[in-house]
Amino acid sequence: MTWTESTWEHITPLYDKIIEMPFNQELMKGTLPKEKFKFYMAQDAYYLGEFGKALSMISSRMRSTEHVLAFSQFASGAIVVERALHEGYFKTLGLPENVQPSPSCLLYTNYLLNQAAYGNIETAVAAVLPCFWIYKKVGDFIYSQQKNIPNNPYKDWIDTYSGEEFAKSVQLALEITDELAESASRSAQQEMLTAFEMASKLEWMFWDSAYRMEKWAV
Ligand SMILES: Cc1ncc(CO)c(N)n1
Repeated sequence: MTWTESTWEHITPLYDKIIEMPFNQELMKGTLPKEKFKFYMAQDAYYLGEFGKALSMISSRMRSTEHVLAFSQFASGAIVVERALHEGYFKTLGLPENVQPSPSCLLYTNYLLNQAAYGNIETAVAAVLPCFWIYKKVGDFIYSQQKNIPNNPYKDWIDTYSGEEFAKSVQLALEITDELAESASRSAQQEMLTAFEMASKLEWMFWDSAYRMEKWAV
């Protein structure tokens, strides 16, 4: 079994919880209140900018030039998606130019930046993998449930994450992670799993915080 296969088995209960979250269930049905999606979008714009920086940093730390190239393309991809969403949803929803990150958003982006800067390289790669893989799984699942939901206002979001272009990036990220895991020690593989699990929990927290429109307590 590859590292990614055994890791997915490990986090399946958490993935099931993510699918059941009200944010994702209501986005799927098109009933998610606009202001919650708007909050999510603004936080996600901040997230994607920081995620792009983390991917760039990982790119610069890679040993093989193939991996340098892949991660710099992932970094550009994150910024391009941010721009595309900016053009679309930002205009229609009237989102602000400068976003103050929520506590959960800041926790998640800083976790990724910290791993990218100071973690072992294979651990840093495992930490960013849920951003690809969980979104792909959630995007595909929601897309598969769209038959009886015409004119879902969240169609562009669903199309982005269930689409072919994103699928290619996810596939490549999975292959690179398995390649790094293969030459890693047992304890390094365990550290990768811990980072993957942590980032997956932070994905859950990001959706939860968006649904609650999380504020700073002070
Ligand atoms: C919080 C979050 N995680 C992952 C993605 C997809 O890269 C996204 N847009 N937002």
